[in-house]
Amino acid sequence: MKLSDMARLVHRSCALVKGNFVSRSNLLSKDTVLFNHRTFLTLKNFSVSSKYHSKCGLHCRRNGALSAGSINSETTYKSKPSLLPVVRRNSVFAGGVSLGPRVCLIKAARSFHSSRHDLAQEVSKLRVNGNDECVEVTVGQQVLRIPFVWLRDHCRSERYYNHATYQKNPDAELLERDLVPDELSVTDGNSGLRITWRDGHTSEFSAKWLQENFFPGRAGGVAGRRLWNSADIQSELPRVSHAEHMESEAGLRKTLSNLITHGICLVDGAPASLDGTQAVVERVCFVQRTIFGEMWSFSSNAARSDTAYTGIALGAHTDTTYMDLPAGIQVFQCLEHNGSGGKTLLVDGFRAIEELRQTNPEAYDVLCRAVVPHEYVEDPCPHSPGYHLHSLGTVIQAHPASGETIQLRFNPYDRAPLNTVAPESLEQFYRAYDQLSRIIARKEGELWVKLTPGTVLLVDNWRVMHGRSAYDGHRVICGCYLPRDEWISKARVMGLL
Ligand SMILES: C[N+](C)(C)CCCC[C@H](N)C(=O)O
Ligand SMILES: O=C(O)CCC(=O)C(=O)O
Repeated sequence: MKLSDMARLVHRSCALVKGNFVSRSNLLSKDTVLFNHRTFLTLKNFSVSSKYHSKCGLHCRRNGALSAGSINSETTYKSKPSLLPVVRRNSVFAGGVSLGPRVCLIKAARSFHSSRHDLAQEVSKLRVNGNDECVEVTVGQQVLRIPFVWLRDHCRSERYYNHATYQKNPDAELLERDLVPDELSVTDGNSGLRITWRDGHTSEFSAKWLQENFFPGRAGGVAGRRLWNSADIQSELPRVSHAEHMESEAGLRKTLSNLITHGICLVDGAPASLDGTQAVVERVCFVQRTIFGEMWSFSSNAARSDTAYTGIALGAHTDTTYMDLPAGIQVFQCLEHNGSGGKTLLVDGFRAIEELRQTNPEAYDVLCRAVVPHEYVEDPCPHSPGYHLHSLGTVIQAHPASGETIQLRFNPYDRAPLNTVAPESLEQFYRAYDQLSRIIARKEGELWVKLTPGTVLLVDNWRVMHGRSAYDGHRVICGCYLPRDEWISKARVMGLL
């Protein structure tokens, strides 16, 4: 069946079914019923002859037999107009229905055919479950079971939300309210949901908004990420010209997209200076001040209490792991080098995490849970008032709802005494850390670049690790950190996340 035929059919289809399940008898007493996954199983158990589909389905009487198929927008349902169900007319058609206890409303979405909206963003079905606690909204392929308390808490009407400031007007009585809707309906050509509550208040939500904001929501950037080994990226490094980056929105967008997709971006043709580097990064956001100041430069002069200020090689790591919120982006430009070595190493930490998750899920879990302290200790000296920073964080941070990787905190140089893992779990922790370290150290993951004056390198310090080979000669690297919240905010404002 074509979508337009399906639309006519669906337009006329609905049913009110009592009880949590559509029982065999009341199912058979209906001419037509739209049903959910559980009902489908019921059907199957009753071995109704039908075209079985594991998703939401349409079920109709057909020459005395029952048939079933998906009403999913992608499905081409093989049926003929003559097989259209005889639709049972009842109050549901009027647009809304009063819900009593243990009454299950199953209402068809209308006008599949007339939609100019993206089908994937339509509320294609609404269903209220038996215990009256949640509404089931199907958006494209996704079924969201949204508790009424959440919907009421997220009501965007003027009463509960200030659209001028984008802030909530908190509802202190939320839990005292009768959180059962009187009426539910689909609005605006299936793109939204309207709830009229028992106290008369009305809330409206667009399907798109529900999809983006209800559990698990979006961790952000995940869809656009491309995990890499060096071979995937070395022939065509993510880059943008200084002129594009500085002068056009499109250029800046490209810089940020590269950071979201690959976790790195080179800006070519920049002035080989601290100020020139600052101008590049300030297109993105303000510089993050840390114990190293705002814009900094370093060489092998042992000015600070860190191996970075030597010519020694450094394995892949992320920076500022000793801060509760590690720096968001690491920026480097090589201003001078008249010696050998000193190549920059880059490793995609999210690719390493993904590899660990797949090959050793137990180790992955351990590193998501075990809190690993990091620290930066520096005695007072002419360059420093003295510092002792100390942080508690996990090596891997995953999104609490979706499980998507959000952050890698990995710096074996800056680990503080491990007093956060119980003695009996130590062996398991060390094994897991070792597994990840070995994946990170694999040659195929290592991207080596020799930075030269005029190229600014931006690295997502929550994802991509950096390091360097040992060097000699005079080498000056300048750069800064950019705060995580602000660069991500810029990407959101530009519509990239
Ligand atoms: C970049 N800059 C040379 C200023 C500081 C380097 C600090 C390196 C330190 N181990 C850390 O992880 O933060
Ligand atoms: O010297 C370099 O190229 C990198 C130094 C480094 O790893 C750091 O500053 O964290």
